[in-house]
Amino acid sequence: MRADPIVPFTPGGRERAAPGSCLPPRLTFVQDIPMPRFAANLSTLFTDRPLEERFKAAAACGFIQFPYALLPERVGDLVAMNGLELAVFNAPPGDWAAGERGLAALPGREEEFRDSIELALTYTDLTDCFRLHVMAGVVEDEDLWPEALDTYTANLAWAAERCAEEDVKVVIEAINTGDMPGYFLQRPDDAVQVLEAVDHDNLALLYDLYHAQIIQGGLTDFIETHLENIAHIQVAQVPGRHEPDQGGEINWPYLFTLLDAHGYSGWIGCEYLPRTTTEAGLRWARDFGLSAP
Ligand SMILES: O=C(O)C(=O)[C@H](O)CO
Ligand SMILES: [Mg+2]
Repeated sequence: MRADPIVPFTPGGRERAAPGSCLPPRLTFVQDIPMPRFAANLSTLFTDRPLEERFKAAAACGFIQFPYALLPERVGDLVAMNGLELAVFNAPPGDWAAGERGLAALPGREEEFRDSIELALTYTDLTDCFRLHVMAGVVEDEDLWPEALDTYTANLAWAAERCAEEDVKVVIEAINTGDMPGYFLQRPDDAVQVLEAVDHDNLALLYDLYHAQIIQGGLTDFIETHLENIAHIQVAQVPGRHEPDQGGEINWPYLFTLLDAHGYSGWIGCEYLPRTTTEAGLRWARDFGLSAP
């Protein structure tokens, strides 16, 4: 990763936590495992700039939700020009303005779902991105859930297979229904069941600690039980979905050290809503030895 001075999340040079400083007693500290790698979500951070300019602002932090406002070639150029690595983005979610939040669990939309994956793959190809979040969709009527579940698992099986051909891992994320009413995949434990039902090694979890804390809790147990199936992590403090700092109920030093101690080597996506400006809010990063401005 490059060490651009304006880059807030450069992991180089950070101090290791003292052995045992905030580790749970049952863990052994291992010196050689990498510290978490942080990635910036360009849909929630640097939003005072147009999308194209956020790439530069976040250089070397790569993470973006929906790049579809730009052509795939342009996204590829912006990623390359700014020396970024794109950690993950979402497949097209359907008609977002009309309230849609993904297509995968929507019966009757299978053809559109497959087209959306093909479109997403043109972006992953031109940006060298290897993870794609496939959103389930909103299914308000509980009577429709059995059919939605069948559709969801069949669509995910197809997507996992198709994306495997392009070396792109499909991830699914449980999202709390306070933030996204009616969202079909609500609890991390449900996501694990879906993973087991689909049973494809190209399907993994995106574990969003903000949603998980709100809807299920038990962050430590979940991480310790399911880390091998977690391909991406996202963070924001509860309540408020703000910076992962000390202003809320999640203990970040503990969790980051826990992930580190278990050898998590994936990205941690900073998907939060800055309390003021992105730059001012990056003070939290200094607490983790990162070069925040
Ligand atoms: O809402 C979230 O937490 C997400 O990560 C989705 O990808 C986009 O809304
Ligand atoms: Mg998320």
